[in-house]
Amino acid sequence: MLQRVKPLFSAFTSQSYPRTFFRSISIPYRKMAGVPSTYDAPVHIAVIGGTGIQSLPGFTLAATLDVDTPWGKPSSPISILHHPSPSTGNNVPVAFLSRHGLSHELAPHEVKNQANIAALRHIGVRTIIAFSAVGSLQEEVRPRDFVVPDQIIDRTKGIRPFTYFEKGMVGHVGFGDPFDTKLAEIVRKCGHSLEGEGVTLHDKGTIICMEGPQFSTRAESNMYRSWGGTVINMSALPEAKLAREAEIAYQMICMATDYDCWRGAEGEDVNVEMVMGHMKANADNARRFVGAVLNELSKEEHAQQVQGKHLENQTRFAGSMTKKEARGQETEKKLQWLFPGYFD
Ligand SMILES: CSC[C@H]1O[C@H](OP(=O)(O)O)[C@H](O)[C@@H]1O
Ligand SMILES: Nc1ncnc2[nH]cnc12
Repeated sequence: MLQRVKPLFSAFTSQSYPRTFFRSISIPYRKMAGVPSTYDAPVHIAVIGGTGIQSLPGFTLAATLDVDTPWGKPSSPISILHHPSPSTGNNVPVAFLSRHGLSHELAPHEVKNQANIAALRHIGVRTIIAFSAVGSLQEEVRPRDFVVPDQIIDRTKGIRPFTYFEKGMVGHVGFGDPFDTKLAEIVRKCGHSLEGEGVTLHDKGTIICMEGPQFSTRAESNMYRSWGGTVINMSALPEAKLAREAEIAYQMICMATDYDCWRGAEGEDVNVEMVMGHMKANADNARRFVGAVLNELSKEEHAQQVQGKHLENQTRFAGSMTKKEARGQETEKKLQWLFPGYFD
């Protein structure tokens, strides 16, 4: 069923994005004449690009949405890209959002996680593929290898807003498996299909999500290894937690860019040049990986999964603990925007 998106935005959408936006950055999309600032159908799939992936080239740009949410504006405008489904030939809309902003101006602790996830849910997104540049904590995960992680250890410091349930609305969602297990299977299958073409994939792994923005000390890096950490980044949380609260199936694809600093004399410690160098050198593989996942997700057989049917209503129950009369009204209003009808 098609749904007009524009009226939904009206309460929180400011003016359309300035035309100069496209001149200030080089987005290699095939542009449609006069890129619209609204999109008239729900968009179920999103890609969040991280370090080194500020755009997804090769797709047709169908719209650029400047969404405003009760948690503020997202890290970047949301590009709606048309992805031609290889099975049906129909265009499947995919939302793309740049985690650190269009010019990498947001540090990990400044990323607009609440607004990002809220804006994506608001336009219909129920499946997110999130990309991240990570340090490797294990010898066998070499720079440029991909990892589809299945666990996260939280080493953020509580300074990032990490929940939609606060200030008079209490909610607790399960997070035992921080990634969506079915989505993970699809992503792994796609990654393996590219193996031998320059892609090496590790099927599992524990992400240590640290606060940053400074990299770890050697003692910390060794401690994370002793904890069983596979890779380290600064972005998995609270992104994954908020996606879970928002009933969005979420899977991160990690690309190793360095060996952090645990190898000591055996190797150079991580630095930004190293991260960006590997990211740039392997960007084609990263994009091919994402493209393969989008091809697969566009298939009719995954429609229920992509629309997050298995997650529907989880948060309605998880977030209904606080009695109506005791609720913080401001939070209640925000949550009603995010989950229309859930907390009436
Ligand atoms: C530039 S190195 C540290 C930076 O890279 C990763 O970013 P992202 O996860 O968005 O790809 C890491 O999490 C840090 O934010
Ligand atoms: N060594 C590292 N530590 C944290 N985040 C990273 N992103 C890429 N490499 C990293």
